[in-house]
Amino acid sequence: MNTSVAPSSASPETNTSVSIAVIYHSNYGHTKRVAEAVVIGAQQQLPAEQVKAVDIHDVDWDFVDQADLLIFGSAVYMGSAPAAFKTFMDETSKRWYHRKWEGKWAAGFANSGGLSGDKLAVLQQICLFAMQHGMNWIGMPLMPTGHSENDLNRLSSFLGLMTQSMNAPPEETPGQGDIDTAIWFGDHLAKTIIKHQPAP
Ligand SMILES: Cc1cc2nc3c(=O)[nH]c(=O)nc-3n(C[C@H](O)[C@H](O)[C@H](O)COP(=O)(O)O)c2cc1C
Repeated sequence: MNTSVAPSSASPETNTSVSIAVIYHSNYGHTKRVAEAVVIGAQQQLPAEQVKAVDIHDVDWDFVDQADLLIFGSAVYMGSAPAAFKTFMDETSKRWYHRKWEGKWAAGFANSGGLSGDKLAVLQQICLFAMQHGMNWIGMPLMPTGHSENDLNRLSSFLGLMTQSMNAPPEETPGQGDIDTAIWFGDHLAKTIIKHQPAP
């Protein structure tokens, strides 16, 4: 099964300086693949250099601090974000105290092995983190097209993006429907912040 993420042929025509950081945690590569799909979706609306995937183990803080939208993604470990993701959250404490991210846009995604797998708990954890920072949350408005592997939003998640991976390499799983949903989500988030950017 080939579920590789194909680059979009669409070239962004929007003349805007807004930028997006997709900050993810992934030990085994599945959540990373979802993050890359979200980036591809956002790059359908914005020049490539304005959208970056950021590994939480190697954070480009300058890029993150200037970005208009922070999209946080994590795997699920025993019903919550892994300790490394929580370490990243704690590392933002000075930014939280000084309200450095207040007014930025935020969104989230969670990947795990179970169909539910308690991904909602991680999305809620990420959303609450963004609310603590005073950010503005953007959800996932896409109605499910169905519940098979190739459907969009097949897990019926609305707080953010949910994807599910099997015990197989990240090139094979999550399946095509989840990857297409991640591309859709990135595209939607970019369109949303472009639409709502302040007048010059
Ligand atoms: C310690 C541990 C705990 C996990 N807990 C859950 C869980 O609560 N729910 C679930 O659906 N999957 C759980 N999983 C499966 C991971 O979420 C899944 O393997 C995911 O794809 C890992 O993402 P990554 O490949 O980006 O690291 C767990 C995996 C590990 C190693």
